[in-house]
Amino acid sequence: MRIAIGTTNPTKVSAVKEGFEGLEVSFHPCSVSSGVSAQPMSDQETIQGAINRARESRLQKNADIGIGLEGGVIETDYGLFLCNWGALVYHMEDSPILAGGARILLPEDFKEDLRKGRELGEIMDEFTKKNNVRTKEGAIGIFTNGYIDRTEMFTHVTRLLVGQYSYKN
Ligand SMILES: O=P(O)(O)OP(=O)(O)OP(=O)(O)OC[C@H]1O[C@@H](n2cnc3c(O)ncnc32)[C@H](O)[C@@H]1O
Ligand SMILES: [Mg+2]
Repeated sequence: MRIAIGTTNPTKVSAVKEGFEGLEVSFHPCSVSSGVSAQPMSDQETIQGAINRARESRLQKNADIGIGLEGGVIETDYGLFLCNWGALVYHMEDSPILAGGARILLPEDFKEDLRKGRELGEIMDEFTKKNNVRTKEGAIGIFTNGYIDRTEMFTHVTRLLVGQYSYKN
């Protein structure tokens, strides 16, 4: 089976490869548009981004399955949460399979920067004085002190997608 991945971010690509471990598949990462803002600010928008990535990558790569992974943030009464969503699309099935990832609180003062239109990736680099946190441990890796990094979190999301696909087929 051909698996298209709607990103070239190495963290997400590794996560998808790990998520499909043990299955006979080939992987085809490609850069696609998420079709939503660069920094999604709700579950709704983040889910839509994941679905768009999955659909577009499947078409672009003429694959059996398309996987889309998207990161966002949501404002709640308890603070600003990091949110993560995944979508799996396949032929003969209109509605995508969805799965959510882990959520943790982000520093409150990130809100103002995000409202100004800055992306979390950029804010994280400034906050940590590192380069490309988003393609490495991610915000989740930084704020859990490496206990759970972005690859592990998205691997879990991918396993949830693959497991649901397996249940249905
Ligand atoms: O190349 P793509 O696939 O777009 O990968 P990305 O890192 O930009 O990831 P998303 O578009 O899914 O994430 C939306 C925004 O949130 C940022 N983001 C999300 N989760 C993050 C994390 O764990 N660490 C750092 N930045 C994160 C990311 O950099 C973007 O600015
Ligand atoms: Mg992005």
